Amino acid sequence: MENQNQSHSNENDIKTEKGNEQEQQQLKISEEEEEIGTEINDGQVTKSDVEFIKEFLENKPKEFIEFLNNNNIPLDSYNISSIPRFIRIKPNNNNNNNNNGNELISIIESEIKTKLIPLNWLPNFYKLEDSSVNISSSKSYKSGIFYGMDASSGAAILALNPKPGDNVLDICCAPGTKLCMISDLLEGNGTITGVDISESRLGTCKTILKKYKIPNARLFICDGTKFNSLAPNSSETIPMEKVQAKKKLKLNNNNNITTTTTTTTTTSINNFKEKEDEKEDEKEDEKEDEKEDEKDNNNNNNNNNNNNNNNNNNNNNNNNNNNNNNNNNNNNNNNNNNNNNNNNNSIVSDLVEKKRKSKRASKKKTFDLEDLYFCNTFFMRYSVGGGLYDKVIVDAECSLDASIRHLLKYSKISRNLDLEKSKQLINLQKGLIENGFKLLKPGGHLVYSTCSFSKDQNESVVQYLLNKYPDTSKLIPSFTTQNDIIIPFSPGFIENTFRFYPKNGTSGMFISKIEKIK
Ligand SMILES: C[S@@+](CC[C@H](N)C(=O)[O-])C[C@H]1O[C@@H](n2cnc3c(N)ncnc32)[C@H](O)[C@@H]1O
Repeated sequence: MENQNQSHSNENDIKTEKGNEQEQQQLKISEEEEEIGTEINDGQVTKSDVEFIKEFLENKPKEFIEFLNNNNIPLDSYNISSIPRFIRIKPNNNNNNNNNGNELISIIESEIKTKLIPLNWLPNFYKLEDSSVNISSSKSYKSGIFYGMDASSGAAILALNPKPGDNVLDICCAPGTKLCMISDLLEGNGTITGVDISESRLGTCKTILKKYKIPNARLFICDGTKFNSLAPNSSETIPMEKVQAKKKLKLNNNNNITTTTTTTTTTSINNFKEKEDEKEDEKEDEKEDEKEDEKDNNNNNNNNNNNNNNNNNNNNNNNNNNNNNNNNNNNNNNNNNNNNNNNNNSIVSDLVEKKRKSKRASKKKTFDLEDLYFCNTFFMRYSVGGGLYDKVIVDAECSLDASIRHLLKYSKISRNLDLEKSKQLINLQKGLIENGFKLLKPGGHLVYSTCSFSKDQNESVVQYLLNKYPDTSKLIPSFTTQNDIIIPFSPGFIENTFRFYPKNGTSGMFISKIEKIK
């Protein structure tokens, strides 16, 4: 099985955009990351994938069966005859109601050499008739017209229902597929704030943001249980060409920042050292300070000159009145002027120093726990303070047992299934959902999703939040069903929670939606 896994990971090599070499280096995703970030892979289903999954499901490993039993997950949840694969066409390219839309679909079909079957319950999503085709070499894929995304992930965003003008917070955002869909639904009006703890996964997210030209988005590298920047204020936005909002962080030791326990992530976050940027910032600060000093000095000199001029005038008058006293007066006046100038200078430099100190302190404060990693387009560097978020999605780190693509690399997810790891995950998930809820506006909606079927990581986490905030939180339906449109979900273990099972034709997913009562 190990060998098979090896071959899967080779076949699923990341095929992200080809930027310049430096960029690529930065975005290179480790094997660990690649395993999780399958949505940005081509997603091509190979013959060996099909064979592997068939064999896996026929002879489920013992610990997997135990996990399913412990979590009341029906054994038939994974009954599949093929591995489904979907794409999403970005809506501005996809006007399905007219000929141009149909024309585009035909073009894509001919490029990727399979038929696209539209999903009537999920706009802009298509199932690939043949899952084994390659999509990443097609022209339309390369130019960002469509991307691979599982329908169950799309369902989470359908539940979130972002609307133009919303400020959306995406906690656990990397590699960024959901973020991409959120952006489309905002139609360029509104903002997205993505938070993730993994720098390398955020690197992929950054590529996606760039490729799909996602506007008004910022990415923070931060522990989502601690993140506390408010939504950006639209009045803080400035034109794109003026923005230089890019922050590259460095780890100062070999900590594994993707570790998911709350305690270790916190330590890891505190271990980020902004070496290069710190230096750059200091230089920038110094330059700014110098400029300000220069300005202040000029002002002082002007004031002093004015004083001197006035004094000279007075002296001239005195000259006219009493020549004998002139020299004395002159001397006294000059002394007084010098004293005044010295006093003025020291007051000014105290003020300048105070201003500098508070400026530095405020920067430090902003970056104690979180760092703006990348900012696409409009936000001012370090801008904070617009208010709570209209919509929050917490697509939490989980044991990944529901996802077919992750089952393909079973040997790597099997380590998530033991009790100790589960406990760590559950603690993390509780921290993530609670923090997301704190950052949500009254009247706003939070979607909590995972690609696990574990009750402890799903319904129990949601119940934890409901119990902790009984007066302000309530579960509401994730989907509004329309007449003849059937969304392929099954009910979860508590009312208004939903599960997408592979047996119903998508990858596995848990979805719930919570309203913050006003
Ligand atoms: C299921 S993936 C998210 C997928 C993503 N929403 C998407 O649609 O592309 C879970 C993410 O949680 C991140 N993560 C793990 N622990 C975290 C923490 N404490 N704070 C923030 N993100 C965390 C992982 O790095 C990973 O990127």
